Amino acid sequence: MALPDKQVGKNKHFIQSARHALDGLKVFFVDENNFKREFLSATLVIVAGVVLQVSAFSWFVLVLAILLVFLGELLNTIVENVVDFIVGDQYDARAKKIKDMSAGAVLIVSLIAVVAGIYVFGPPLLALFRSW
Ligand SMILES: Nc1ncnc2c1ncn2[C@@H]1O[C@H](COP(=O)(O)OP(=O)(O)OP(=O)(O)O)[C@@H](O)[C@H]1O
Repeated sequence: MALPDKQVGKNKHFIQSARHALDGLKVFFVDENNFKREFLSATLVIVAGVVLQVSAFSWFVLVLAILLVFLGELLNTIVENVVDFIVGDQYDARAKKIKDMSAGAVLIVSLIAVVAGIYVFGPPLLALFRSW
C-alpha cells in the first residue's frame, strides 16, 4: 500500500512529520500479517495482566516487551522492503544474509518478550495452579 501523498521534500513542520510517521505505522498495520498476529498476542497479554492483577512494575515490563516486539518487527519489515526494493525478485546471497540476520533480530526480541512473560506471569500462574 503506497502512502497517500506524493511529497518528496523535507517535512515542513512537526504535524507533517507526525502525520507521515502515523501513515507509516498504518501501512505496517494493514500490510503485515506478522504484525497483526503480534498485535493479537499483545492484546491477550494485556487481558491476562488485567485478569491476574499484575503489579505496576510488571505492567512496565510487559509494555516495554510489547513495544520492543513491535519495534523489532517494524525494523525487520523495513529491512525486507529495502532489500526487495534493491534486488527485486533476483536471488542474491547478500540479500539472503541481510534478511536472515534481520529475522534473527526479531527472534532475539521475541525471546526477550518470552522471558518478560515468564517473569510476570510465572509466579501468579504457579500460585493459581497450587491453589487448585
Ligand atoms: N532476494 C532474495 N535473495 C536470497 N534469499 C532471499 C531473497 N528474498 C528472500 N530470501 C530468503 O527468504 C527468506 C524469507 O524472505 P521474505 O522476504 O519472504 O521474508 P518473510 O518470510 O516474508 O519474512 P516475514 O515473515 O518476517 O515477513 C529470507 O529470510 C531469505 O532467507
